[in-house]
Amino acid sequence: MTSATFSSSLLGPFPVVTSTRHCDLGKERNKFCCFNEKKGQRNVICACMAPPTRNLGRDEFHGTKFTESSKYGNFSKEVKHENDSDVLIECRNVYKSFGEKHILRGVSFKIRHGEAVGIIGPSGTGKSTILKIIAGLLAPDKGEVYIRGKKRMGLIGDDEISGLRIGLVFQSAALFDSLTVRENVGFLLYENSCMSDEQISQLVTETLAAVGLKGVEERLPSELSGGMKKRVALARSIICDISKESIEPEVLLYDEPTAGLDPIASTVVEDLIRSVHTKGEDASGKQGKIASYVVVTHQHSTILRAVDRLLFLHEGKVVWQGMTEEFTTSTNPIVRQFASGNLDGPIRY
Ligand SMILES: Nc1ncnc2c1ncn2[C@@H]1O[C@H](COP(=O)(O)OP(=O)(O)OP(=O)(O)O)[C@@H](O)[C@H]1O
Repeated sequence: MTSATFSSSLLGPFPVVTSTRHCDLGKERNKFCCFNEKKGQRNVICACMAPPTRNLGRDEFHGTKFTESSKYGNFSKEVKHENDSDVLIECRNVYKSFGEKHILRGVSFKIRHGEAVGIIGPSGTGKSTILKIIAGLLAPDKGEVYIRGKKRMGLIGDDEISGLRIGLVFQSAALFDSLTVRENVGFLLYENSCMSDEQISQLVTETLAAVGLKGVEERLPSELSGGMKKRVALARSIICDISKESIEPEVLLYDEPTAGLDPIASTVVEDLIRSVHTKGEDASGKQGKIASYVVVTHQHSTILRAVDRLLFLHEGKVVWQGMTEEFTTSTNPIVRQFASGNLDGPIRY
């Protein structure tokens, strides 16, 4: 492999994968990736994983019922479920400040097995921040993140790696500029698996085909369009070590996956997000592993096409949640203003 430079511009330096097998990405990677020296292994902290609990089938996903209550009468919705056995991720009263800027001020929500959740809200309200906290790249100042019922302590660490994989697909695609598409997509496997280079290469080709890309394996990221880069990033997030006996389920976090794309390219990505979730199997035919996903987006088409349930973040809190179809019909003044783009209303710029 050649040396790697990393192109994440917005959301931080880590592609969300975890690596334990050393491969020669060159000195440049040290500038961008975080290493853990442990048990003689060199781990690139690019992903987060969490403790195993038990397997949950999609049949166990319970329906969602909403009841409205708030100071405006319909501001936030309380979600009622029969039990929490299907909760994969829970943020409980999470706070986060950057200096004097108090961004998150008590964010609470649950992501259940089988859910396709969108996080929306005005710019700067902390949507990307909450994704990074879930991914374990940022620690909350206060409050807790539970992964399959177990509290995560601070940032993601080696002790937590098993049971649930959490992948973050960056807005910028965050590909290594100096690695080929094949090396980018297979990065985790080259570093971390027992698979041969030939096996990885074959799997990369199959995974790229699954996201609609053929014959681009030897290209560099600079030779791809924005939409292709996003698809390569998606392929990198869904590829996994098929030599393992069992593959842990994964929750994928997408940060503005369709930002900057034309309407048709957006539709392609939106449908891919859906398909890798619902397809039920990976490129090798093993059982599906994308248990749930969370999409931060500003795009109406993405809201309508790629997610089922929405969380509306405003002034540091979840101020509304509901099913996608409730979004456009909601009488909530914040939601109405946001959906219509009206300058008048409770959201101030
Ligand atoms: N590492 C950081 N250091 C300082 N401030 C930060 C950091 N990360 C985020 N912020 C600030 O926190 C606020 C929330 O940022 P975040 O990216 O989470 O917002 P967002 O809701 O995703 O915005 P947008 O919709 O515009 O992408 C912004 O004011 C941002 O400048």
